[in-house]
Amino acid sequence: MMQTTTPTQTHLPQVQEPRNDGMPLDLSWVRSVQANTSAIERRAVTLPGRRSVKKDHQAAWLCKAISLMDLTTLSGDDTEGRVRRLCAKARQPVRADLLQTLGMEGLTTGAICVYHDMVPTAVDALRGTSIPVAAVSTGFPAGLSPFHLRIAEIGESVAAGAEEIDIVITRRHVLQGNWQALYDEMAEMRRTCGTAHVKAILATGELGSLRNVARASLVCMMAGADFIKTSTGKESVNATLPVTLTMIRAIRDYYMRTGLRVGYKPAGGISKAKDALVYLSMIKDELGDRWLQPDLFRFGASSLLGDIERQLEHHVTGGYSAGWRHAIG
Ligand SMILES: O=C[C@H](O)COP(=O)(O)O
Repeated sequence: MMQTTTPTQTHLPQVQEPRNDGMPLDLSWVRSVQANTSAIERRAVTLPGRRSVKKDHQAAWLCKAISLMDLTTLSGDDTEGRVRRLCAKARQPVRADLLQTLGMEGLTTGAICVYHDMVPTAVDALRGTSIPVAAVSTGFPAGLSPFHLRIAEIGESVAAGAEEIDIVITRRHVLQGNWQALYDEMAEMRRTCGTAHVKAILATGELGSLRNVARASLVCMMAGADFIKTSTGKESVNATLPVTLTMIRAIRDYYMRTGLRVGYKPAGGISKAKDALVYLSMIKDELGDRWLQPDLFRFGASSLLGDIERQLEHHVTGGYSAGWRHAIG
């Protein structure tokens, strides 16, 4: 159960974390991984009722959620103007007077997430801040362009200033149980990222079973993923609580066996403040406070910030504002 302590916000990990450099593919470990779907689904159903934070504590956790957010725009009609507005929102995600009342001046989002061709615009708009730019590369969202082009796209995103790269895996490798191919693809992408951190998007809604989700999570971590991420936001089913339980338990198992912490990013369809609190509570329960830092947890969300801002305004003023007053995020 989430404690009612006030979380802190920082872009820096509280301890220096060794990066996950991965390990050789251990096929016997991968094939031994199972997922008890009915038990996971039963547990997931109970989670929303377990949230206990109220009032000031709830406001503090919502500010925490903002600090852990990859504020995202991934639309075919993205323009430089839209990306610049989003970056302004990342710099100041909530109205200044509200932040002042909450004692949260200086709060920013965890990152901005854009398509490759918007990286230079976002880097320019975020100059002078410590907010990193994340690029979705590798033929997002299907990830089916020729492999050398996907690798080249990573290189270009890094050269343009992206500090984080969200790659998409080839779902076919998972559906066919071709773990070696998935490992090799992921390892090559990680190498190409260099010092940029890599988030592996599993597109869980297309993987067929929670067992596949668990095995794919493990293989990506073995190949050096810094984060595993649920979805592109473009699948018909995106982030869910059962998928989250499955992936964060894979992260825990990997940590127990290797001592290496891998981050988690639920993405797609998370648009309500109350849902964000459920995710944070789950991470606290299953992985502990260390995973509630921006180097180990992010929400991928294009519309969550607007609802959080409304809830914070209600907390401070006692009234809800109209949705149009929070048009971005
Ligand atoms: O990676 C982030 C997702 O694309 C965002 O999805 P969303 O638009 O459903 O929030």
